[in-house]
Amino acid sequence: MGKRIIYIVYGVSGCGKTTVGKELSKKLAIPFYDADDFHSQQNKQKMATGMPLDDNDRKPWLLRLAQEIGKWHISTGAVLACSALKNSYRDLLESIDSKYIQWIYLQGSYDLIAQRLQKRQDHFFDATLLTSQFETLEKPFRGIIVNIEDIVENIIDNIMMILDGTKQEIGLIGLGIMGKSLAKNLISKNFRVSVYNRQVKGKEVDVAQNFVNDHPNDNVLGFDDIPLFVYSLAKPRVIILMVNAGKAVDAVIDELLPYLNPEDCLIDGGNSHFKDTDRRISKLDKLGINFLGTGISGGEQGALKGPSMMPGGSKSGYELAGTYLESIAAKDKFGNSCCSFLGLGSSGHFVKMVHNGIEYAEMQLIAEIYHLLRFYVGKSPKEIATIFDSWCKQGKKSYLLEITAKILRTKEGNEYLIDKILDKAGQKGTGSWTITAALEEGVAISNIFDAVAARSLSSQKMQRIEAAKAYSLQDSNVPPLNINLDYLEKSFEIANISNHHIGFDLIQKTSKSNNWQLNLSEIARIWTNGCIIRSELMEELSLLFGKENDTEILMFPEIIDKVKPGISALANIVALGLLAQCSLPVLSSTINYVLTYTSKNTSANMIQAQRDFFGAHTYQRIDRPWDQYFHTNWKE
Ligand SMILES: NC(=O)C1=CN([C@@H]2O[C@H](COP(=O)(O)OP(=O)(O)OC[C@H]3O[C@@H](n4cnc5c(N)ncnc54)[C@H](OP(=O)(O)O)[C@@H]3O)[C@@H](O)[C@H]2O)C=CC1
Ligand SMILES: O=C(CO)[C@H](O)[C@H](O)COP(=O)(O)O
Repeated sequence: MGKRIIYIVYGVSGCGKTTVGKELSKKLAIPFYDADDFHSQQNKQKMATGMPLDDNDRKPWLLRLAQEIGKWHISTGAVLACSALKNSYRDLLESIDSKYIQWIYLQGSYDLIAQRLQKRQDHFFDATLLTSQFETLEKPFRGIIVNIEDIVENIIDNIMMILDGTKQEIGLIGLGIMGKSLAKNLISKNFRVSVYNRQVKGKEVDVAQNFVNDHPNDNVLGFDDIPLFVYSLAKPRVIILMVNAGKAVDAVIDELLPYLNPEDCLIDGGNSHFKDTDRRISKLDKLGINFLGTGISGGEQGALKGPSMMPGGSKSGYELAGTYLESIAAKDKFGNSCCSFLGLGSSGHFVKMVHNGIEYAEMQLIAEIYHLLRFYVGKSPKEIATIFDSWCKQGKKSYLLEITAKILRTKEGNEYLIDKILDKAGQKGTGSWTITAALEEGVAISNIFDAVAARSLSSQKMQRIEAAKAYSLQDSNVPPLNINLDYLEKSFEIANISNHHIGFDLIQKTSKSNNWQLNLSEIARIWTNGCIIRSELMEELSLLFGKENDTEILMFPEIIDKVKPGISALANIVALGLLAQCSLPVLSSTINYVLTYTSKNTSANMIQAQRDFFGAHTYQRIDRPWDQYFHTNWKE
């Protein structure tokens, strides 16, 4: 069961605690209690005779109220009207975590209250006690202070307005790996945060409350109840969804909708498919609710210390929520946030999807180079780690290369941990979505395709064991390869450049098709820190795109200078590796891509001839204008 807020309306007798408290409880849809109803009979009689209560009379009464507050806190929440004139009384009432108590002091002058008391009928309190009440009243007042000179309706409006200002600034749903880290990150930036996690009986119980218990000194409230979670947030509300992509996102949105208002802003921070994001935007747009499809990269640690964030969708939503996102994101080397509004529609999630496509290909590239060095060249994991570290020092630093070196040095006892890990790679879909999107856009996505295919083939472990037996290629007596490590380093560099070239090409072309007007330099910049594909290359790309947004990466003169001298080195490595029966999906894909991309004349004339032969699809001619099409009556 989650914990609820207790609103204590306090002040001297006659200030309007009961009236205001009752109205407030109606507004908040929670029960109202009058502290006077919890007095013992003895106390009531004493007051009725005009005798003031002393602290001995009050203590058991306050302790009883404290007990009730504890119960209301874990059930319905409550509004309590109670004089609570002294700080010691207030301390006694704070029997629960003080961040769950909202004190509301009703402030009025002696004359005003005396006037009101004189008009009162059938109340056991004697107006002559007012003086003693004012003498007892202690400062400092806790919580919010509200002037009572106005009519009750306006007092309530005023309280609601102030409460909104003191409510939590941002909500987060889903305290899984990413959600927990993002919530901690928000708290560390001193934002007032509400967190929600569903209860799954016997499995996921009190997740939000446990999170709050782990942060006793922070301004965070925990909920397992959607209406109360939403209610805890200041309007217009900003809510981050960190739940699994797919049905869970729709389910959470549907649960939230009855409690949201126009102008509220939902941020989907998961790896949602961009087409789902488009669908959600159009659904929420009709209700005036802002939606930001926001790619977040950096894994658990990134989310905690500063991820790269790729928001897209509602511009007015970003105006509301951007401050929070920019504050928790990583910083680039100039101290600027690695988060900026990318564009309309699903552009944020699209860019994150391509980020992951690039991530897949870079991971596969590094993995296959490791595999070549380890099993075909004969290097130890430690030696390979040293090679990767040296590449990092020579301008090819990337997060994935750095962590691979660390992985290679990790031992379990005397043995390398990498040797214990089964060679079956998982995937959640963003790689294959990138391929589909590229094919729909007509972008040659070969290296990312081969990286995804490598994961798919890897998952067929039993089949591969059978096939290895049938073909026994790796059993043949091949001596260790003598490869040139400088060539290998160059091959890594070219494959990485080509990988980014293809990814950014896909972003650029899709941006044009959707009129997103994406700024490639800014995308590269927010990828320079916090995300999984951060690298020195990314820094360079941000600068290059800054000069020219429309140029393809392989056509920047600075990139040509790097790639051109290394093409034969890449061909050499791929040829040697393949001859030694080592599969090199991304490296081979790269050499084919680069050779085709840089060929003035390709074999495609034959494809056109074949198409025209069997299907009269027509072809263009090199000796005629290219807007003319021809057909030949080929002879079978
Ligand atoms: N892990 C990573 O490195 C990264 C993940 N992402 C993306 O972030 C999103 C979250 O990932 P991650 O934190 O790893 O996932 P987890 O599985 O660790 O957490 C998922 C969260 O969603 C909640 N949830 C699931 N289904 C529902 C539902 N129907 N209603 C309400 N809540 C639900 C879970 O609640 P419960 O605890 O009750 O199950 C849990 O709090 C995914 O889209 C993922 O692809 C993005 C970048 C990096
Ligand atoms: O988005 C990410 C990093 O940027 C996640 O780590 C992603 O979920 C990894 O994808 P997969 O499980 O398919 O390898």
